[in-house]
Amino acid sequence: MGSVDHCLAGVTVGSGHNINKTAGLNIISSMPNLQHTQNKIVIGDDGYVLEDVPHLSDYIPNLPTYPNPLQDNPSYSVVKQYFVNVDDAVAQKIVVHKNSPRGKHFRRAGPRQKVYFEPDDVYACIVTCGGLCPGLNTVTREIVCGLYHMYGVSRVVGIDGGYRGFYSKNTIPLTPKVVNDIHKRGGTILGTSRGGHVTKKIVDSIQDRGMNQVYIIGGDGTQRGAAVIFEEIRRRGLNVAVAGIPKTIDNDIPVIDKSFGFDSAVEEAQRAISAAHVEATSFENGIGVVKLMGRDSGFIAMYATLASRDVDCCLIPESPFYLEGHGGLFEYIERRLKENGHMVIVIAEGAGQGLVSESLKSTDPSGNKLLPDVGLWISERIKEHFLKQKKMVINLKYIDPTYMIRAIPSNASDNVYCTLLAQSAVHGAMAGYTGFTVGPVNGRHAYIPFNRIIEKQNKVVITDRMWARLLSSTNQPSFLRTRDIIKENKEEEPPTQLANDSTSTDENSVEKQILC
Ligand SMILES: Nc1ncnc2c1ncn2[C@@H]1O[C@H](COP(=O)(O)OP(=O)(O)OP(=O)(O)O)[C@@H](O)[C@H]1O
Ligand SMILES: O=P(O)(O)OC[C@H]1O[C@](O)(CO)[C@@H](O)[C@@H]1O
Ligand SMILES: [Mg+2]
Repeated sequence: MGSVDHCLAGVTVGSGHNINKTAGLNIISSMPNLQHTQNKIVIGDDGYVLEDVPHLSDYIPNLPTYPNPLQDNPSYSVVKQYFVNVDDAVAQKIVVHKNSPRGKHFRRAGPRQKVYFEPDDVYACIVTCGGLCPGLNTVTREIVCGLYHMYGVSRVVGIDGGYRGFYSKNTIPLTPKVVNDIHKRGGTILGTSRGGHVTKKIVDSIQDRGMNQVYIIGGDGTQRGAAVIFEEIRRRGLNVAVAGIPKTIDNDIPVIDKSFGFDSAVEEAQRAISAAHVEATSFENGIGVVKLMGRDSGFIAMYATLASRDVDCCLIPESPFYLEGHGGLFEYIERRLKENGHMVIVIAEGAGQGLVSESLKSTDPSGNKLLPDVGLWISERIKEHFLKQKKMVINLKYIDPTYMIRAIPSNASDNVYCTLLAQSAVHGAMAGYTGFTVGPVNGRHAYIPFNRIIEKQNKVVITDRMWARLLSSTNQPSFLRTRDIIKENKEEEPPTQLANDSTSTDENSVEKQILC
């Protein structure tokens, strides 16, 4: 197979579709949906597709290149094949069938032999946006240290308080010394915020300050903001690399295996579940209710439940439930109390919103819907049903640890993960890639175009095996009434991933809709 590196001659990026044949590959550039986003798609043999990321040389001609300083770095120069091959790509789909097409791929992350920035010319900035998440400081630390120790870049600053800090605050100087200990702290030393994304002001600030590498750490909203910043930078023809690092405690970013901080949060959630279990087992008909984060995706609740084994019922936004009648929650609670004398319920903050009559009908400054407290609501409904209507003794304790699980420092494995993410982002920007989000796809770090990250949210697929594992672990009802199940479309391919199928990015997963 021929080279699929960004520097292939003859790639035309523009409106409509342009197909060029180079070394047996079709390179298609398209801008189908988004007004400005131009997708770089390379098609090879046997159904091979590379969804490539933009490169500075796509819109700035004759950019000089330099040997990667890592080749003289004593720690790295001994590594065989340290530099990523120009052809290396990461497959999105790893479970394949005989004769099935090779499918979609992303450019593999990692250091390249040539870089597009002289270390002395680099002026990098880092911004953290959206809600908190364990590991934010670790990523910040490792971008600073990666730039400094691997590439000899010493001009790095932090943007104070999220996107609005670009145009309303002074920058925060960052050196390896300044960031040395920050990974041991929760939160973000740079500050964060919601709202305040004014593209023109942000890019003016980047341009006026002469910044040429922008590292943007944040969730789906942040990555949308990063995509807009990248488009404006490209429109102005600036030699500025924009790298996104996905952050979300909800694990709702698609394509990547998992977001950083998620494991730490699940681990911390165990403490709340254990407390709920202790309370529940110590009183007659004790019920412990724990509310966990997860606005639209129930991953934290699902994994915390699976990890704990103390949970009798897990309620998530993707799986509608009902309270009264046959197969409903009240019936299940009564049965469980009779069997065990206690029970623990975990509920994600976005679960059952259709049942909660009170609606706040307001949004946060980023436009995210504000949700009424479903934990409180369900606790009241359970008490009303059993204490008042059934005159049954119950002792319900409601625990809301939502902010506690995201304010902690990252655990050991998240720290390693954050380090790899940061280094992958640094390698990509130094190599001149831009307009990308970095993340692991089937265990290998890859550069993923923004449009793939922002086009949809990652959700628990309740017809996948992971949710089935949960149901069989808790023994809770599925809350699916026969009439609610839409028959599976036989023509659609079944899900192909097994172990991590619920977090999978498998586009062929059959996401069956449940009628309510
Ligand atoms: N469509 C968009 N275009 C430009 N900027 C956006 C867009 N959506 C969100 N942003 C900006 O991104 C920042 C973070 O967004 P948001 O508050 O939704 O958090 P997030 O990045 O999704 O993280 P999380 O949901 O995990 O807390 C905000 O400053 C917001 O203004
Ligand atoms: O109260 P805040 O800071 O807006 O954040 C709450 C939201 O942030 C998240 O943790 C996502 O980062 C959601 O789970 C939650 O709904
Ligand atoms: Mg978000």
